[in-house]
Amino acid sequence: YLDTKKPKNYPPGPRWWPLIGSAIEIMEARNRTGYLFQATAELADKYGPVLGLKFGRDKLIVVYGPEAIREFLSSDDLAGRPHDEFYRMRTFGKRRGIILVDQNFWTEQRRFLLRHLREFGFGRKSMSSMIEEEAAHMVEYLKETILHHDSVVFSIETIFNVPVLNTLWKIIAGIRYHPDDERVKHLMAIMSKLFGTVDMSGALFSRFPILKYIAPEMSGYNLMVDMHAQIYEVIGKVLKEHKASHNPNDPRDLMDVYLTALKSDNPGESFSEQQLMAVCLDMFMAGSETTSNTLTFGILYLILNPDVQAKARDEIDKVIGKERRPNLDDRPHLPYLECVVLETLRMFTGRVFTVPHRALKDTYLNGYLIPKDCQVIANLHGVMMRPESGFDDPEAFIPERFLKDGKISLPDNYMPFAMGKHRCMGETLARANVFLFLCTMLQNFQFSIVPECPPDMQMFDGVTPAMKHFKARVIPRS
Ligand code: HEM
Repeated sequence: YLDTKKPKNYPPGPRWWPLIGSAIEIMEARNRTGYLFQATAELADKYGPVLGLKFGRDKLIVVYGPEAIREFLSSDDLAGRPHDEFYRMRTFGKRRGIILVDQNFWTEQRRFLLRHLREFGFGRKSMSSMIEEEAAHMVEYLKETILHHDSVVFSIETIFNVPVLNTLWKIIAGIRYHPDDERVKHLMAIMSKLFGTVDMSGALFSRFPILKYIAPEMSGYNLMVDMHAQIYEVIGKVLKEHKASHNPNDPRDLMDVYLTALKSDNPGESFSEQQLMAVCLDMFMAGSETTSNTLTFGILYLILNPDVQAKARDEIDKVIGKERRPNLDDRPHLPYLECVVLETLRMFTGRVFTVPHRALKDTYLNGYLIPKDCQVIANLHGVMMRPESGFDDPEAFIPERFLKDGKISLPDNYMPFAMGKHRCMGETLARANVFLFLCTMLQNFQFSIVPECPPDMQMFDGVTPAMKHFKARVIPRS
């Protein structure tokens, strides 16, 4: 605990103090810039692209800049996942006891999931119709709310939550919720609160375990326990129903396929009911907030850039018209809208960092020693949003930047879903969701700023820095 001595050739970074490690300089930079991702960018300017930090008892490396990030994400030695308190609880919850997810387990689970997700939703046809349906429900819901008015002001930061969650839950467990379902709204609210309390460097109670006992509320520990208890209750109930009605010859969703694998003669070492619940939880945490926040950002940039909104709408009117539902086959014919999606993902602050990785053994990155079990995260924001990123005028929303001679072309530094062994598993679904929801919204509504309440560009810092309250006027198109 009191060892503040850096290992030889550990990456440079702020001075380590007893107990608190590098916290002082980090906090100063965070207070100055407002966000952890900006603080680490500032410190990387000072110390270099591989930043050596220490919090409490844990060492943490932040990687910054395209070359170092590419080296990091391609490294097998750095492809572990953390097994500190925060991530262990994330996986199995307090009530279930703590079981570590072995690295080999994740490889097997990931392979299985990617293969079977395709059958229930990542295959283009089924994915398209499922999202189309959800987007149509959303249009209906908004139109009902607007009925008898010319327009209505909506709080945009929450309207996509339930429809996006539905696309995910349908694939996993065949469930969908009504947008006003109090239970799911409550669940999403707890998750947002939790994501605002912890950040990608982990929870405070992981770094300083004593906080679990002396400050369970402030450190986010109570929220964490509460959220896991509630999500596991929901998943546990659905699992019980699936087990009771399971027919291996008629799989309805991912949960059914997983149960079939579990009952097979040789399911693989990593398969268990607990692991299935963990997988559902991971999908919920990784897929719902990120996608709905991206859509919120999309609407934000469309109201801040009415010319972009008009251009995308014109393209939709020309290609699809106002009657037919958009589907994923329209994508190649709507290159401008596709560029709006790509630009939204580039500027989306919710994925400023990767999920933390862990060094599986002592290894080297950019010539520096990364000791075994050290956590490593990449600051993806810098790769796409800083002046040295290679994107012209990176702070401006310019969808055309991806169009070259009418064709979409992505620069090497474009990596909103990261790269390598842990590249996002939900990229296909996320991109399809953002595309079809935006397309359907623009086909049916016009969005504009509410002058008395313009968007506050400040965000909540946290795991996925998200917009503060943000309203838009929604006008149905005749
Ligand atoms: C716009 C939405 C999304 C963005 C920007 C995003 C971005 C990311 C990023 C940056 C990572 C970290 C990769 C790393 O640590 O190296 C990641 C991992 C992951 N994402 Fe997404 N994601 C999104 C939506 C989704 C969805 C919809 C799902 C679920 C189907 C999902 C499931 C996952 C999983 C399971 C991982 C961990 C992969 C692994 O460790 O092997 N994500 N995502």
